[in-house]
Amino acid sequence: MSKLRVAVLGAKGRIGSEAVKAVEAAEDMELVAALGRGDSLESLAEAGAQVAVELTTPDSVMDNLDFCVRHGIHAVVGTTGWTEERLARLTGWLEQSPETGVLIAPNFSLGAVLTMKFAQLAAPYFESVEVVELHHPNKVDAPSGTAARTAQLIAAARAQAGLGAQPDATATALEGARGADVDGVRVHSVRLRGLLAHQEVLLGGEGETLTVRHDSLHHSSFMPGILLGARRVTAVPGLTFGLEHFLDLG
Ligand SMILES: NC(=O)C1=CN([C@@H]2O[C@H](COP(=O)(O)OP(=O)(O)OC[C@H]3O[C@@H](n4cnc5c(N)ncnc54)[C@H](OP(=O)(O)O)[C@@H]3O)[C@@H](O)[C@H]2O)C=CC1
Ligand SMILES: O=C(O)C1=N[C@H](C(=O)O)C[C@H](O)C1
Repeated sequence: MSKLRVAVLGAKGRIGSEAVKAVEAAEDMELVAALGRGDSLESLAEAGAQVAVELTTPDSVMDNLDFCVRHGIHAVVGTTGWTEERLARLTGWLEQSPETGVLIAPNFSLGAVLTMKFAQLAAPYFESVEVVELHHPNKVDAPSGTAARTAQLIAAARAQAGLGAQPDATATALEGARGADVDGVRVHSVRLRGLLAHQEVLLGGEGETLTVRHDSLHHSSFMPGILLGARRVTAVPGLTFGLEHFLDLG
């Protein structure tokens, strides 16, 4: 059987360099291109890439995806910075290339995907919920894409259950003390040397709290999700947001 022809964009970065090794080690894949900033995207087409693994930066991801979709190259995207406007633009491009698939995964690690699922499940049963994400200090964005997505899922689950605004009597606060407001859910970002990628979802009700915590201790935690995404995305045209759609989570 022929191998899946995979390219990595952002190949010299923290996660991209790990993805290069993972693709090289996968028996059913061939690494056909490994691009850094400034490298020509034309080499993707010349190398016959079927799937591009996009692990660059929020300022580069849209141009890269524009190129991939126009050339019918499927994409597995871990890069953050997704807004409604960006998603709408990408969806428009995909409509012009109806056989191409793009997976955007806010987090490729199984534990993080499950954290989001557990938070969504628990959200209707607790009056209060806040998200704390903790990352290495070289991370360029805050809050993390995972935390933003987690908060959106929690907010949707609360709304569906008919829950109103959370209790919070804060009358005065230093700016930032209560974190960012993502759809009515507070998100707090910690940047600390020694950490990689961690998240806690704190839920509180009368007389009890529930904490869901996930820790990515090494970039290897993201690799099974990236490889799974690359294997599956070629058969799923259009935009898929979230690795959970490629997993059988019940
Ligand atoms: N979804 C997930 O599970 C995960 C997502 N991420 C996300 O992935 C992204 C990258 O993270 P990280 O590896 O830590 O960041 P790094 O800064 O270490 O890596 C990004 C790399 O992309 C390169 N780059 C920038 N623009 C381009 C371009 N146009 N073409 C090719 N390469 C380019 C950068 O080059 P230069 O240094 O010259 O700018 C850099 O080498 C972030 O958005 C992060 O949040 C990270 C881990 C897991
Ligand atoms: O930059 C990182 O490191 C990570 N970025 C992603 C995010 O913003 O959620 C995924 C993971 O948290 C690691």
